[in-house]
Amino acid sequence: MRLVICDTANDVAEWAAAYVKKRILDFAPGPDRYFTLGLPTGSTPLGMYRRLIRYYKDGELSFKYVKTFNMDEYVNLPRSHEESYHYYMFHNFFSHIDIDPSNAHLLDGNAPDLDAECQAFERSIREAGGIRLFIGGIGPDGHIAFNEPGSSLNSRTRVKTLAQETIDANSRFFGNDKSLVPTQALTVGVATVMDADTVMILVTGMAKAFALHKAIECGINHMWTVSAFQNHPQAFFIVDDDATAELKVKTVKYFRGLNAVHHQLLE
Ligand SMILES: N[C@@H]1[C@@H](O)[C@H](O)[C@@H](COP(=O)(O)O)O[C@@H]1O
Repeated sequence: MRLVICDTANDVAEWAAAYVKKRILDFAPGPDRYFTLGLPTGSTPLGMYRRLIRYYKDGELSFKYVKTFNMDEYVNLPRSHEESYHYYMFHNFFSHIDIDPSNAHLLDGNAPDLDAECQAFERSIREAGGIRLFIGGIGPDGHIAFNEPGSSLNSRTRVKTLAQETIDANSRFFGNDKSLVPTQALTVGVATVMDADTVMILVTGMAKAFALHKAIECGINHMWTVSAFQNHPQAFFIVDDDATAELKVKTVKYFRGLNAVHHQLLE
């Protein structure tokens, strides 16, 4: 595992976007060779999306031959709802870049058969040749996508009922009215993300500090599903200084000392 410690949330966004750009450019995608990217929503990745849009607008990066797969979506929230992850992705990213919308895969939380929808999503990831780079965020309870505490670490895409902590955390997007937050979501499983060649998890702010400690300094545990990535051969956590508040000084010193090595990954 790599832990890249940046000073600020803005530096996390810059680092993550530079890494995505490098991976896509190094891959040299084309009509017979699509780069596959797993994507998150939430407030954490917004800066990264803004930077990627800037790369596109400056002619430094194209998404023409990129296929994306989003991690999750609420159940029973219309696509046009401003808090649906469909809306988020088109509003904050896809509408501003040259991706073909048919290559932007999102789970449909309004599908008549939700189980079939989840199976079809797994199938389309397989048909695309798997995911090269899966980017994720975490909840304060250490969930990845919507894999709430207690989710199987071997889980695949499925319907999940949200934990109260997630409903509380996400109510800020629904006018602080918890009753308006959907209670279920479709989510990729922990194993779906584990299958990706590289996993990059963005963690910013003090509210995620305890989850980061559980993720990297304690054992693998299904109550903190992001800890599963200790077993991934190429997992990165890109974090800001605030997110390290619950880590041991020794851990922080060691990984800060590796920053120059990590920087080479962007060159
Ligand atoms: N399902 C999403 C997660 O995929 C995301 O990582 C998390 C954190 O969001 P934020 O970045 O806004 O803290 O929110 C939701 O629960």
